[in-house]
Amino acid sequence: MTATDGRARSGVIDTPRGQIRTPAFMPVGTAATVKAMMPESVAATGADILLGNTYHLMLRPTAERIAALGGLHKFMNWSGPILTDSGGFQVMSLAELRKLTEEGVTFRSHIDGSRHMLSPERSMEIQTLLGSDIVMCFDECPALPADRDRIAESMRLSMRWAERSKEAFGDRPGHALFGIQQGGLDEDLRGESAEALQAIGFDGYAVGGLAVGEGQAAMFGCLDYAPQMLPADKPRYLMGVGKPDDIVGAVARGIDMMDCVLPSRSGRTGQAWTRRGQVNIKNARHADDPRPLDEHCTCPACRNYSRAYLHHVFRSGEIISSMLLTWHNLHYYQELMAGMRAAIAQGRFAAFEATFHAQRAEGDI
Ligand SMILES: Nc1ccc2nc(N)nc(O)c2c1
Ligand SMILES: [Zn+2]
Repeated sequence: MTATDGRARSGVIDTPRGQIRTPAFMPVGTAATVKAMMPESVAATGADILLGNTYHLMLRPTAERIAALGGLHKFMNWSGPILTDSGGFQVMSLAELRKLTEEGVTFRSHIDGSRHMLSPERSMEIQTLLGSDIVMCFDECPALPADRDRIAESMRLSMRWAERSKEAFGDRPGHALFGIQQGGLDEDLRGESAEALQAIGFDGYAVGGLAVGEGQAAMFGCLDYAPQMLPADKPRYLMGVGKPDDIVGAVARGIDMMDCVLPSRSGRTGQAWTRRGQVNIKNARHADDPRPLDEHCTCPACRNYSRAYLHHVFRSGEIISSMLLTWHNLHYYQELMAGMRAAIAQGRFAAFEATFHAQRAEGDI
């Protein structure tokens, strides 16, 4: 940890494959690619680490095939750190015919209907085969809204699975295992989960079970207490977040790492995120606009192309449209993280946050 400012923290996570500057945003590389981006372009946006998914890679091309080819870093030509999610969350949101027991989850692939199983032990095996630098415990993330008993039962199952994940992970120097706090929006259950995870002991701690439809106010309400229940001297990772204002609010509440498909996914649908707000480039009013998306942005899309051009290539369904908007969005997200890291280091995070909100116009700009 290099600096704190209020509850916000800045720091560096050292890994054998490079440093991660925090607060950090991780682009999502679900199927061994950050969609529409070359790895060198992802690096050029300033990303230090990216995220991969156990669920997708175990189905296709399989973890065994990636291991036989030298591991995920070599396979996807990304030499920096990779964090992999453990699969439980994706099974619940993507797979069919799921059956959940104490042992784990059996399910059918959403790709070809083939039968598969995930358990703490199998998830650890897959993430080890992939060569992941930061491994996530195998957990269950209950869909909200859910009653307290269901959330308590699910959290306690996840804590038993955290124990089994740690056991199966073993002692692997240079590799980290992160525990995942559950407990929905219930402060007591979140506290019970935090205590259970600390008793087991992890290299980092994630706040799971959020960004599942609860809305920003409820999420921030939980973040007003949940991160502080986790060890202050370890990385705190908020999973699946989020929009730029979610990210700023989460960093203000003590979060160090985040990941979200939003910048890449919305880039492919023509949705640009800028310091002044959102631009839907498909909107007809951009058809003759010679200005860049954001005149202050230094990304290739803003340096070399007009809104009129971006509008045209989106309207014509040209592949370059996804490339340019994804690059811009990931670049903007990294600029936001770099701005927060500098503001925290200089003790001016509150001013940064105020300026961030003052600059943003509502609606389409
Ligand atoms: N919103 C999210 C996103 C990803 C998650 N992954 C895991 N393993 N657990 C959760 O609770 C998640 C929540
Ligand atoms: Zn740009």
